Amino acid sequence: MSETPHTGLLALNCGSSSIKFALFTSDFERSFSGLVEAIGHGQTPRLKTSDGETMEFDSADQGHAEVLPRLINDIILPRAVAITGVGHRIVHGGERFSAPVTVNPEIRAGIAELMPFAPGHQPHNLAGIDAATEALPGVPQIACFDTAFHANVPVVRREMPLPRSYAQNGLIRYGFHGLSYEHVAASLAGLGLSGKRVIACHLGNGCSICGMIDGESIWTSMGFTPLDGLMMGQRPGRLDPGAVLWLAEQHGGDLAAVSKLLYHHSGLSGVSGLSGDMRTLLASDKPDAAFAVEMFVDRLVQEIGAAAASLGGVDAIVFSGGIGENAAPVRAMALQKLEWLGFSLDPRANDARAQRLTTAGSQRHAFVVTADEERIIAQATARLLD
Ligand SMILES: Nc1ncnc2c1ncn2[C@@H]1O[C@H](COP(=O)(O)OP(=O)(O)O)[C@@H](O)[C@H]1O
Ligand SMILES: CC(=O)OP(=O)(O)O
Ligand SMILES: [Mg+2]
Repeated sequence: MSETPHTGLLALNCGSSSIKFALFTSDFERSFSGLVEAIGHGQTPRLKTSDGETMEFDSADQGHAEVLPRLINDIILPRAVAITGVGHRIVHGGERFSAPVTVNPEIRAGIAELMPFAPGHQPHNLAGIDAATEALPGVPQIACFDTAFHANVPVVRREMPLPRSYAQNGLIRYGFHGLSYEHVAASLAGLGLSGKRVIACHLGNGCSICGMIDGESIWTSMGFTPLDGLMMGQRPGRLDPGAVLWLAEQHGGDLAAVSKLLYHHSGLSGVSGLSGDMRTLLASDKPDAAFAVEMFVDRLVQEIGAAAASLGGVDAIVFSGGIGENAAPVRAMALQKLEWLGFSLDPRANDARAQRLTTAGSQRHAFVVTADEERIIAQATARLLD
């Protein structure tokens, strides 16, 4: 454990299978941070902190709601004094929330109402609010929404080809991973990409793509729920809606069973029959593991094509998230398939995880930006506390 207690803001990022957390000083220095990964999906959650502590939680059945109080009380609070605000990633903001807000019981209820539209995330986000409220009574809790970044996507892309009355009732494409994309957008000037057409690929356990012009979202691969778009760790991504209807019939109308299949047993995990974890698949010599990775890359390249068409061309690609930052073979396979779009892979830069992955002579460039949803959450929290 580090010697000095840390003051300031706490950011909690509860994802589908992980909890990322960070304490920030008032000038947004990350003073202590960490990650609990492998939550749910029958695994034993593991903690890693920035000061080198590692820990396994007790048993395989520990979900976010069980992990969070222990994480806050035993790991974070002993390192912290005077936390002035806690910021939370909330995956679904629906039509109501398009900017960060301070949580009160009525706002909490509004967030809870959106549970059916992100059942693999929203309960974990609420568990974060509840655990932090309990551990830090009286400290403001700020909700920051993944959907907010996409609020200005053109309406012709926000709506779906259904009778428009459905859109009026909220059945639109919201898009997610917005806090990560906001951080990518803030990094573009440093990469010389101000004003450019950028395809940002957030490849974590959940995966999506955002097409941006000058840092504004104008297209995204996720839709009404975080099931759409790319193939993910446990989710299939884009599917023929007829397949979903057929599955519902096959399960005798048991929609909970179909939901479980689509949110927890599909994607890399379902296809490989081995794991939803890209590290495990890349290390495996099983043919089904290689097949799942091949399908992941194929889907990625298809959606990049859709993003490029929506942007009217592309100037750069940015990779982020656990896979985007670390899975060099996945980036290499994708960029090789995108040579026709003007991306010329530099294999050494890619293997070394350099910031730029393409050769000096490449017509267009690809970059890695480390995801930092926590920083965006801390900055929004500070703004609301002011
Ligand atoms: N060194 C690595 N090589 C390949 N994949 C990795 C590596 N490190 C992390 N990943 C993958 O990143 C994914 C998790 O991404 P992350 O962004 O941490 O998830 P979350 O969406 O839960 O925040 C997993 O598939 C994991 O296997
Ligand atoms: C929206 C989403 O898929 O989030 P995560 O990457 O945390 O699963
Ligand atoms: Mg993520």
